[in-house]
Parts: sequence; structure tokens; C-alpha cells
Amino acid sequence: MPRRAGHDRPRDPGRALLSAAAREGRPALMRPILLGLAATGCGIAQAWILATLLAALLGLGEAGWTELGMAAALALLQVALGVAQESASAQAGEAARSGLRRRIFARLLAEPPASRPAGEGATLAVDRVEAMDGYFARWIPAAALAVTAPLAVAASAAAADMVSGMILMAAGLLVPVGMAVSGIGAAMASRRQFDALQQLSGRFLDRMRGLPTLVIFRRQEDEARALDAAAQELRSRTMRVLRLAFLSTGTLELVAAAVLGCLAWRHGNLAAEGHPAPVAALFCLLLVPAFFAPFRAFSVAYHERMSAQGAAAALAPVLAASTPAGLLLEEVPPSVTLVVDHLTHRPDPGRPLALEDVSFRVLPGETLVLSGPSGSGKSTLLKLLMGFSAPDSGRIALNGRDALALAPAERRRLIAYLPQRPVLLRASIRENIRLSRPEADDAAVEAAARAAQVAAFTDDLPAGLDTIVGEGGHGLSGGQRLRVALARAFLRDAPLVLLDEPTAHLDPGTEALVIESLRRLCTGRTAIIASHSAALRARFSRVLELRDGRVVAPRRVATP
Ligand SMILES: Nc1ncnc2c1ncn2[C@@H]1O[C@H](COP(=O)(O)OP(=O)(O)OP(=O)(O)O)[C@@H](O)[C@H]1O
Repeated sequence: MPRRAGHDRPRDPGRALLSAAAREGRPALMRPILLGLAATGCGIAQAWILATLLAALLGLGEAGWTELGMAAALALLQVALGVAQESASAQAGEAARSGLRRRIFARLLAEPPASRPAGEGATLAVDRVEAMDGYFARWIPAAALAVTAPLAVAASAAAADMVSGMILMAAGLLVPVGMAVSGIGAAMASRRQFDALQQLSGRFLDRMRGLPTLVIFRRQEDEARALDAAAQELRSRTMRVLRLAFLSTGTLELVAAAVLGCLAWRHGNLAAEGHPAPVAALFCLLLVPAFFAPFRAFSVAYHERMSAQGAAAALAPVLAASTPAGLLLEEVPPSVTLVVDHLTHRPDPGRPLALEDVSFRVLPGETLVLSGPSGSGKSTLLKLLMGFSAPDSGRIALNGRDALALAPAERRRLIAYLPQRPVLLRASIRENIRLSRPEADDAAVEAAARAAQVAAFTDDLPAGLDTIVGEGGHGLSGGQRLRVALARAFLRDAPLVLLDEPTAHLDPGTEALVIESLRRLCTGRTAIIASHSAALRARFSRVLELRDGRVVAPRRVATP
């Protein structure tokens, strides 16, 4: 079909995202604009009353307590309107950001696990969305008011004195030209400053994470010097943005001073011959600050637009990605028959196959122990079952359906997974366990903690399960972290259980207790446990031995 010129030209996705969000938040955005216009109206009325009072002081008219009272009341009203406008702006910004953040979160959660680095997801959902605040809270109201409020002021001036109104109108047309010229430079400098800031924060986060390693290798001083250089770079770029911003403000002040000069010259000349309308003259002079105030707010908010556009360009592709669809298994809760058929996978093209022609079947109620030396492919197999990546060839079927065709949310519903290096969040042990089933009550969490032998060490802690652990499980030993993560699998109550080294780092006594709990967990479910532990292998009947990614010999051992 021929494309129509102009109408369906592809739009910048970042700008399209900002416009769509602004359209959605229009009712909330209208409030600060209307309040700003009301404040401008108030300022115009106040200027008229002040002009009357000043004229009376100069003996050019009459005014009394009524005018003075009205001026005070209008000043108070203007302050109240200003406060209301600030709060409405903040609310509009908050509403727009929370809507965007919800959508971004939903998209990120719908993505296959590990499809993007965790830090990137966090930056998208937190920093990038935060960078939008000024756009909605300040830029949009300021841009709307920069067009409407000066018009209202100039029209009021024209009503009092046509020539003064025309002078203001002419200045109003000049201001955007001056601001555009200095604004283009400021926009480019601001973009460069944004890049420098991003590089510095990325580098800082990375080095903070690796601080213990840097200290061990005595690299901390070199890294501190590199960070210092990056900070200096950011400082010089920030100064450049500020210089250009001052230039833009300077242009505005220059035009304002010229307008004031023109008005003073006109009314001074008229006054020399006895001014026909002294109140109108003072009114026009007093209107000058009110005329330029919206332009000043616009100029201050300009850089907000720049940072929002940068953030929107990063968010737009995430929001535009289609939601992964897929099959759902009918049975709720289902029991799962897992079939792995001739699975072959090479995670790195430059290295040997991690899995080669692996086939097996696990029925509901069965537990398969994956055994084999380090690097034999156990974790790779579990990750493929989790859908972290697609196999190069072969098939994984759950109840006869291709696992790849399942909706990601459905796969998560079916599987309880313990990774080899589980992640604990900075929260209480109880909250960390409850992550796997947020609706679980305290009794269920405590039962899971007992089953995973978490209670064995939390019982000795003053705050018990409510003990706060640091980021990444800081403050717990390797074995304790693992048991907290294992408790999640107990709480999960999923039909398919995949556990990667669930008894690593445990002493033989605790290991024996955990294995007993695992037997209870796996009863009636479909389970695969990757483990080096001889004690664990001995307690389950089916063992699949892997070596260099290939099945060595499936064997059955008698259940003790
Ligand atoms: N993302 C990856 N990129 C490149 N190579 C990988 C990747 N993941 C796994 N491998 C390689 O695949 C092979 C199998 O690794 P895998 O982690 O599955 O072994 P494992 O049996 O779980 O070992 P361990 O018992 O030490 O956990 C190894 O040679 C590993 O280096």
C-alpha cells in the first residue's frame, strides 16, 4: 500500500512514548496548568490594584483601605494558588511515573529470566522512570503556561494601553528565538552530561560490588584514580551545561530589560505632557515581571525534557516488545510428566557442547538425581528446563506439550527452582522465604523454614525468622543462605521441583536432615536434583550420571 506523506511517517518511539503518557495523564496535567493560569489572572488583578495605589501615592488618583485590603487578599490568594500548583504538578508527575513503572515492571517480569542483566532492569524501572518526573511535573505545565500566560498578560496590557500590549507581544515572539538558539547548545551539552553521569554511576556500582576483590589485588588506588577522572569529566560537562543555561537565562533577562526600557520610555514621554492614563501606565510596567515569569519557568524546565527524552528512548523498546504468549496446562494444580528428548546445547559457540543428546523421562512422584563431575552439564540442563535459554536441538515436553510453547508465567507456576547461587534480598529471612509465595501465611513460612532446616539456626538468633539479612544474604553462611532459598522451594508447592545442589556447604548432620525434608518435598511431585552428594544419591532411587554433557548410564538403586 502506498504510504501517505506526512501522516504515517514513523515517529521517534521515545517521543511517541512521552506523548502517549502525557495523553493518558491529561486530566492530572490540566490541574497545574489551570492553577497556573488562575495565579496569572490573580497577578494581573494585583498589578492593577497596586497601580491604583501607586497612582494615589503620587497624587494621580484616589485609592483607600479597600484597595489595600484587596491587594493583600490577592497576594495571599496568589501564594495559595502557587502552593496548590506545586502540589498538583508533583501529583501529576507521580501519577505518570507510577503508571509507567507498573508497565515497565510487567514487561520485565514477562521477559524470560536472565534475558537482560539485573542492573539494567533496575536502571530501567527505577532511574529511567525517575528521570521522567520533571517532564510531567514541570516541563508540560511550564510549556503550556509559557504559551498561554504571557498571552493573557499581553492582552490585559493591550486593554489598558494598546502600544504597551504590542511591545509585550513583540517581546513574546522574540523570546522563543533567543531561547531556541541557546537551548540547542544546552540540549547537546545536557545529553553529553547525561552520558557521562551514566558512565560514572555504572563504573561506581561495578567497582563497589568488586571492592573486596580490588582490595585483595591492591587495585583500589588505581580504581579510585579512574573514578576521580570520570568524576572530573562529569564536573566539566556539568559546568558547561550550567554555562549554557546561564546564557539562556541571560537572553531572557536582556529581553525583559529591553521591554521595561521601551515601556518606561513610552510612558515617560507621555507623562512629560501629563499622562492621560497614569494607572494604565503603572499597570503595564508592573505587568512586565508577570509576563516573563512563565518564560523563566519554561527555561528552567527545558533540561527536564532532555533527560526525559533520553530515558524514554531507553524505555520505548521495552514497552513496545510484544507480550510473550503461550500455552497453559489445563489441570490446576497439574501433575507434570517431564520428557527430555535428544537434548543438545552449546551455550558458547567457541566451546564444546555442554549437553549432547540427553534423553530421559520423569513421571509424577519420581525423583531423578543428576550426578556427574563439575562441568558435566547438570546446571545447564536445569537452566534449559527453566527456560532460561532454548536448546540448540531436541525437545523438552511437559505433559506432552513443548515446554518452549508454554507461557513464561505458566512455566513459573509449575516449577519450584533452587539455583546453585540463590539470591537473597536485603530483608528479613521470613520475607526472603515468602518471596516464592507472597500470599503464604506465617504458619506456612515457618513450616517451610523448619523443613529446610532454617529454623535450626534462626532459633538461636534474637529476632529469629525476622532477622534482617544484608544484600546477597550478607550475614549468613553459604549453607544458611542455601537453606533459606531451599525453604522457598518448600513453600512454593509446585508440581515440578528442580534443585541445583540443595545440600552444598552443609555439614553431614544438617545434610542428613535436609535430605529427609527433600524426600518429603519430592513425594508426589516430579523432581530433579543435581547433586555431587553421595548421601543424597543414596537416598533416591533414580540417578542419571552425566559426563561431558552426555548420559553415562542411567541406573536405579534400591531405596533404603
Ligand atoms: N553460559 C555459558 N557460557 C559458556 N559456557 C557455559 C555456559 N554455561 C555452562 N557452560 C559450560 O558448560 C559446561 C557445563 O556446565 P554446568 O554448569 O552445566 O556444569 P555442572 O555439571 O553444573 O557443574 P558444577 O557441578 O560445577 O555446577 C561447562 O563446561 C561450562 O563451562
